[in-house]
Amino acid sequence: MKRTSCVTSASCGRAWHLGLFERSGATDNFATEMWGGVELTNRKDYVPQIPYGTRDFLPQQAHGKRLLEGQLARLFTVWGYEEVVTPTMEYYETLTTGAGGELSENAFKFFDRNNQILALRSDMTTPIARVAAARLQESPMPLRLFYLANVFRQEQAQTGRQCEFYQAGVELMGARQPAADAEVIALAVTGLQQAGLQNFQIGLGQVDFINGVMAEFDLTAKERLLVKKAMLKRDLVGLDTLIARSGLSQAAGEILRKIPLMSGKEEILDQGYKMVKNQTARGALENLDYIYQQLKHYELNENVNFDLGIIRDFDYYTGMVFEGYTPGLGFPLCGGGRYDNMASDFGVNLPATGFALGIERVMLARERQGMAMPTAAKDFYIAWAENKMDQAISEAGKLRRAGRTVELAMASATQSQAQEQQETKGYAALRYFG
Ligand SMILES: N[C@@H](Cc1c[nH]c[nH+]1)C(=O)O
Repeated sequence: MKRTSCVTSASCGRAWHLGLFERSGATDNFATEMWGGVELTNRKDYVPQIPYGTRDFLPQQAHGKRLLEGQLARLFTVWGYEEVVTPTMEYYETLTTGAGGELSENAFKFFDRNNQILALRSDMTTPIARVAAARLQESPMPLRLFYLANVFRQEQAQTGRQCEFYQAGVELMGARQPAADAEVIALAVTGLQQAGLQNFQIGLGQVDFINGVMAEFDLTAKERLLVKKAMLKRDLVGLDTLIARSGLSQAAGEILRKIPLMSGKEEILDQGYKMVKNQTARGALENLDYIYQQLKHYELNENVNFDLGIIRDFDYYTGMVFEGYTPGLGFPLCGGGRYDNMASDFGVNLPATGFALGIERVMLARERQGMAMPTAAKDFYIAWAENKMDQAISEAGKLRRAGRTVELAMASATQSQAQEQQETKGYAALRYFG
């Protein structure tokens, strides 16, 4: 039904109506209705829009989101991570310093009163690196930080990919060891498992593998960038065209064509060693091997595959990179990697690794895997006859203190009306004071 409604008793509700009135210049579009003793005012033909790429979470979805976030927050906490909260907006310069590239280009930008350029955070890794560099340098290292936050990027919106979206993530800072990389991957896998996902895989790559391979070839900086972009999009046709145009030897072209297809278990590392002589690329394979062996100790390697063609779409990665996928969802559930240089852009040497998981994406994947959206408990509906509200209030108090979910009727009702209200609202039981 195309209409909006709100409760007229709230002062903001009145202001809202006034806004509508001023806009429409007419009052006869309003209709007043009574529901459960509450007056509702509707304007029948007006549907206020929300900005492109944003969404509302209705009660059930908001409940599911809250549960998932709570579960992840608990998980991160028991792994020794501490929550940080940063502003929704940052100086644009902070974002360009940390993330640079497309991430800051895609940011929503605006001005403050002093004409400073601000931006809605387009990533949480940069604000966390800023906080770590500016405020937490004296803390014992390594830092283990986590966040639950909304992030904003101007891009083409689609299901599971909005311009405003929610992330749960961790950053492990001040640790150069590959053991730190293994820990964050293990945490990502555990998070997806605890979210109830049945069927997902982590693809694990290393930016130095591709960088090392390309360093051996006679490619211009622009060609290298284009090759990476084609690999990022898994655009094999585009990659072919680039290779043909670049004048690379046949052997070199074959290697580049093969990289996006190199995914699988440990045999992929053997293939990699056979394929390349370059020390940087071989170092990347050793690094991946070490991380994978550690994941075996976590007993979480089953869900992890090597995928040497993974290129994440941010410039800041300097080592291992990973993405989590599940069938039926055309974009990653989570992603992350090592980024050793970001904090030094803020003046501090703090090698780091981390990941973020897309809350809406995990919710969508759960739904597509047939898991029911969790519903909030609705224990008691309490209704009352004329002059009996006092007793109803005190009963509601008792039940609520005992942890039960209780809704208290706002107007008197007969027992049969009360029963109907209880059923319509989906409460398990009715307490009626007559
Ligand atoms: N910020 C990255 C994830 C990440 C966290 N740490 C390292 N990488 C993202 O939004 O995908």
